[in-house]
Amino acid sequence: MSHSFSRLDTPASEDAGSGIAVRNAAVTYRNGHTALRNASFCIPKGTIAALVGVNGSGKSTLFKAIMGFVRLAKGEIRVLGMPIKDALRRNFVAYVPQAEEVDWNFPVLVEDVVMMGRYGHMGMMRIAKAADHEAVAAALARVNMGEFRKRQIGELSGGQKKRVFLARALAQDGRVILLDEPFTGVDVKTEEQIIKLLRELRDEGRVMLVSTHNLGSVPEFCDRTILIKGTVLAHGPTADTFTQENLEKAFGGVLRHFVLNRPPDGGKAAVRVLGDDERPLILEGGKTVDRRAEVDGGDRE
Ligand SMILES: Nc1ncnc2c1ncn2[C@@H]1O[C@H](COP(=O)(O)OP(=O)(O)OP(=O)(O)O)[C@@H](O)[C@H]1O
Repeated sequence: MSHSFSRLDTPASEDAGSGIAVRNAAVTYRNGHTALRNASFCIPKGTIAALVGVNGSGKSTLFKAIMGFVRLAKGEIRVLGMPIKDALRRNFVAYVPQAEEVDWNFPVLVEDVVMMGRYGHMGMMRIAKAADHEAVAAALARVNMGEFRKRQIGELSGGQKKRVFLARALAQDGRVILLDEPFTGVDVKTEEQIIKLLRELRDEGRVMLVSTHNLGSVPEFCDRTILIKGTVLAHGPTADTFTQENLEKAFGGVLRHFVLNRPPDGGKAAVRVLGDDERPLILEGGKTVDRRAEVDGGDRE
């Protein structure tokens, strides 16, 4: 089948191994506000990368720039070794939106939402062929939403809606998938299903860029991390980037900050928990150790 999720072909180019490459990018909105300046990072293919930063740090702006919705004032973004315009034209970039961006009152069936992912593969008249219907069914099955295909999207739970939009990205056969807050309002079981799916997609050679406030889950499933605050503060393998020092730079006083096991002599604590939401992250000696923390009994700094 043409839409199969087998290993991906590689566009011929000198930097074809690159998934997303951003060089000195700047975005200035029409009101004159520069939301992103001098931003540079690159992620290879077959990667799950976290995009982490406080509210207003420029995560959505970066997504919009990769989607071609906002123009770069400076710099360059390349996707799969090609200019973004070419990657978008070839339907290589898929987007899974935040729930708030979608008008859920719009009467549309689950299967129609997923079929939208096929539009770029259809002709002008948007007439779905057998292969398009097969791609929609396969994508829905992959996120365990097949039985909901005739339901109105507005009737689904938050986690189910997320899975439908993931299915749309799968039906599109996006090689670069941007996920805006995929775990907000999602229960732990669905979060685990989504993470499992993202890992499979990574193993197929796709690139996922995931904006998230769930710091606790980042070391668990993201190979790379990009910390942003108006610019890229740090980027690279999560083990090197997701350090206490970098997180404090990115979040300042915004994080809840716990110190556990404070030594009796009042010296530096061995374990700290940082989080800007309900999920804990534990760092030991400035490095991540495990996400599941026993925060009970910890002193609040
Ligand atoms: N259309 C716009 N016009 C002008 N300024 C904007 C526009 N959209 C966003 N901004 C500003 O750009 C900055 C970055 O916003 P952006 O939406 O990229 O942040 P974010 O990191 O996605 O935040 P959040 O975590 O809240 O989603 C903010 O200061 C915001 O106010």
